[in-house]
Amino acid sequence: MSVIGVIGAGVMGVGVAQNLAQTGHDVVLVDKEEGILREALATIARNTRMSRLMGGPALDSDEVLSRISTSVGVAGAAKAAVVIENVTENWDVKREVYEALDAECHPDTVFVVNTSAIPITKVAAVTRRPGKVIGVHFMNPVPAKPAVELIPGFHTSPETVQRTRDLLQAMGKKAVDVKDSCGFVSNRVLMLTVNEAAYLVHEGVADAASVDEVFRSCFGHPMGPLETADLIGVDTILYSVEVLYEHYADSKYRPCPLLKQMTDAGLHGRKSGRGFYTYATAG
Ligand SMILES: NC(=O)c1ccc[n+]([C@@H]2O[C@H](COP(=O)([O-])OP(=O)(O)OC[C@H]3O[C@@H](n4cnc5c(N)ncnc54)[C@H](O)[C@@H]3O)[C@@H](O)[C@H]2O)c1
Repeated sequence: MSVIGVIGAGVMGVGVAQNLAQTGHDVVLVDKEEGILREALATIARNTRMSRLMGGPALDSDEVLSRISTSVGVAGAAKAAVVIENVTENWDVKREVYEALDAECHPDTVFVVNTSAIPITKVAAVTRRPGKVIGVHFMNPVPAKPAVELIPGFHTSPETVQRTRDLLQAMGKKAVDVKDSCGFVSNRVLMLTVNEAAYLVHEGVADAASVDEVFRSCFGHPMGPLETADLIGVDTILYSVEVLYEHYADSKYRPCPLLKQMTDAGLHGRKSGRGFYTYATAG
């Protein structure tokens, strides 16, 4: 089986790489710095060792890690048959990565876009292979979540859809078919909720714990919106709301200033050790 390129070794790239490796795929994990890749492998080692304890399958950590190689720079993914991209939710960052991938990879390589909100057709347009670009909105944490949104772009070919379905099935994921629209289904709704929950804290209506308590105790949700923000990444929430705001030019997506301040201050949630809540260790 040929190697799968996973670009971006943050919250999502780590989960996608682990999920692929634990389902028997060889992976090359790519980021822009050696230190990030080292930390990513350490996270995967920790998560695979803890898998059983956290309600997942029993995993052989060494075996999973043996299927993952790493590379600084996208040239490391040049031989991949499929690339799953998970870089920062910022159009300039994504555009640069796709232009580089398009130049490095074989014309038959499929590009899977993992984005919270950016339209797939917009990504495909910066490549010379729009038929081979498709969106898969993975959920976090990737190995634990059974389903994804599958989003063909305007030009995505039926063959690309089928190859992606086959890969998702091999990863143990159910695909929910969704049309290409900024934010898709999940984040048209979720980002509004999280942004409005941040406004409640910003305006002093309730503190974060009380906002989340309403959702957990009154609605029976397993997590409140601000716990969810910390899990996703407060910076990623802000960037996603900004993408929605810019795309729809609709004031209902106006980003909460508190999200901006927290992002500037490095309060990015679990991954930085502090967000709406404080965590003993990052990760
Ligand atoms: N966090 C979530 O819950 C979640 C869920 C679904 C989808 N997404 C989407 O997945 C993508 C990644 O999100 P994340 O939460 O993992 O973000 P993150 O900030 O945790 O990680 C992004 C990674 O991309 C890397 N990166 C940036 N520029 C790069 C480049 N030029 N080359 C290689 N690597 C580069 C960064 O160094 C970082 O490690 C985003 O588009 C996000 O919207 C996130």
